Amino acid sequence: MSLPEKAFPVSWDQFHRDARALAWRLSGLKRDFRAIVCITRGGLVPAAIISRELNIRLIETVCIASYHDYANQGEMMMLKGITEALMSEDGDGVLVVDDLTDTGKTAREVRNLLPKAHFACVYAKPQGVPMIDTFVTEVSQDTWIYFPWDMGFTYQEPIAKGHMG
Ligand SMILES: O=P(O)(O)OC[C@H]1O[C@H](OP(=O)(O)OP(=O)(O)O)[C@H](O)[C@@H]1O
Ligand code: HPA
Ligand SMILES: [Mg+2]
Repeated sequence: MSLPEKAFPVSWDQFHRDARALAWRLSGLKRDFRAIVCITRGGLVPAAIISRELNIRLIETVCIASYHDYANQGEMMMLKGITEALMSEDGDGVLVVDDLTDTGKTAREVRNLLPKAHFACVYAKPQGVPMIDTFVTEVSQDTWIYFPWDMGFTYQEPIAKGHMG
């Protein structure tokens, strides 16, 4: 996979606002979700914000990793699945939360387990959009999203010097 051309850095403040915007959208559905299933690790942060906003107290994880180094997707590894109780009724009434969908492969893997669940993520790239029911912001496929938990403060070259982003 070639490296993404554009950078979309997200601060903690912006992520909190965008995750809260996702919660507003979900509240507009007027549904009583019986549980959140968050796709670790990236889904942990929006799941915490959404569970607070929508007062959903039952939180389960599905542990999947596929990007083993920066921007390169490798083999999909499911380290932990979902309890039988939540897989009942094909996951109807379950809210699945992740930070983003990129190729859509992670969401597809979880949809195979919970076909009737509602899938939500904060950010989406076009290839992943068909796998997601509700999201907030779409960025182009050639953009890499930099999350605040992966970042530190560093010097930035001026844009005029050709630095990306
Ligand atoms: O739509 P896809 O192309 O499948 O990519 C999206 C997934 O990739 C990232 O997770 P990652 O596998 O890097 O693990 P992490 O959440 O532990 O960082 C991200 O958090 C999504 O879960
Ligand atoms: O754009 C991204 N940013 C961070 N993690 C990711 N995992 C897949 N795509 C991305
Ligand atoms: Mg993830």
